[in-house]
Amino acid sequence: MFYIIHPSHRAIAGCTDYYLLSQVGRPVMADTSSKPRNLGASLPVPNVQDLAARPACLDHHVLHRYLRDDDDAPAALSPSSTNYAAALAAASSSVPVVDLARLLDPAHADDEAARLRAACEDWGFFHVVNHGVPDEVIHDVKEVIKAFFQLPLADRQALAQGPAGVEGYGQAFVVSEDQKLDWADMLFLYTQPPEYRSLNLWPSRPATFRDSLHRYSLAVQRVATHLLAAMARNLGLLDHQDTAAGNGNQNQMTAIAAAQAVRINYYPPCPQAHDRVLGLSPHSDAVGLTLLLQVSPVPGLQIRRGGAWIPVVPLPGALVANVGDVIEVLTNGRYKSIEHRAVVNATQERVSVAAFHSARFDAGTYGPIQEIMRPGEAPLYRTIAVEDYVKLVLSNKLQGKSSAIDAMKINY
Ligand SMILES: O=C(O)CCC(=O)C(=O)O
Ligand SMILES: [Fe+2]
Repeated sequence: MFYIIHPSHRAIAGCTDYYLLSQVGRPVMADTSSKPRNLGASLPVPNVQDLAARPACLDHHVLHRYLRDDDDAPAALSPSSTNYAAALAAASSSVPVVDLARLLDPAHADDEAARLRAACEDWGFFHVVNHGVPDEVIHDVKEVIKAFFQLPLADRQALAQGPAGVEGYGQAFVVSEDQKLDWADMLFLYTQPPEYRSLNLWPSRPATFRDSLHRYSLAVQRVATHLLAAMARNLGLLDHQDTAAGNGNQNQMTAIAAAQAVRINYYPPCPQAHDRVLGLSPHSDAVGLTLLLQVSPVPGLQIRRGGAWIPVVPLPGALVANVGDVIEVLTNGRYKSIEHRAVVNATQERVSVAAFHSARFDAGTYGPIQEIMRPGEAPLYRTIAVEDYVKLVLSNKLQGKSSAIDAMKINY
């Protein structure tokens, strides 16, 4: 789940714009900044880590807001369920693996590019191994994230999302009292380009948090750039001689590595009802390319495939990549943005870090890339300014929709 809308908390806290918060569903763009702002309101919800730590408070009344209907509950995948056979069949061919070192090595690049193409066309999800993010960068970012979630609640709450925003510590959009809640908290931060950062919402404890996240963010952005350049070559947008980092050679695919936000998801264990709550509701990512780091080896990510939910079991040392809605639009549907969700564990917490890549908010348009369209091929999606796409995503979120891509589809 990703919101590319930048909530300018300072402006909102300053109250000049506060009255606009009541206009839920009417996002307003800042005219003085290249960063879009989200002025839609999300309802306050309890801190889940805190709830989970105080089981005595978890009476039915509280838990009720998290309990899913049978069709949506993770238990729908239990061995006795009818979905189970379909899930097993779908999982039997497992999530593909792409080796970035091979992709960058001229001796193996063509083979690996073919694997990447198949992964994008058939799965929309793949593991990335040999991604080049140094071990110590991954180790450090994991450590500071674990340390952040061990801070007392009040210290974490000091970075709370403003009443109207998604950046900071809190939860995804909650638009109605009836909406089922996710069994998770998150810390959502803009990371690239550096001028998009709201450093006041970046933890200052542990003391190395900011530096570790900065180094991780840069290294992961490099992975995104390489993968997008390889996708661009597969689509015929770049020559094979062009180095993956693109020798300055930008195109609509590589441009979607320019902006990055991270969503750090914390899923507490739920011994009371782990098979009836969801850590993260089904959604597709509204961005270009997502790269996910699983901080602990506890599995939880599931993707919808063949009508069933199948698990993506973490591969040690790998990142999980997924095609977002924007890539589906740019490729006119050749690469699919797949719905996914996160389930929670009965006894163990789970932490993940999703790095979402997209174009700069003030840059160009999103729409099917002209150069890849075959003669006579009809565009399946509209072309709109990146800024308008951001508004569209926001207004869809405020209507409680899990994805904005339907609003981009052209109905012939
Ligand atoms: O925690 C996970 O595995 C999934 C996270 C995710 O899908 C997201 O943050 O958009
Ligand atoms: Fe996601």
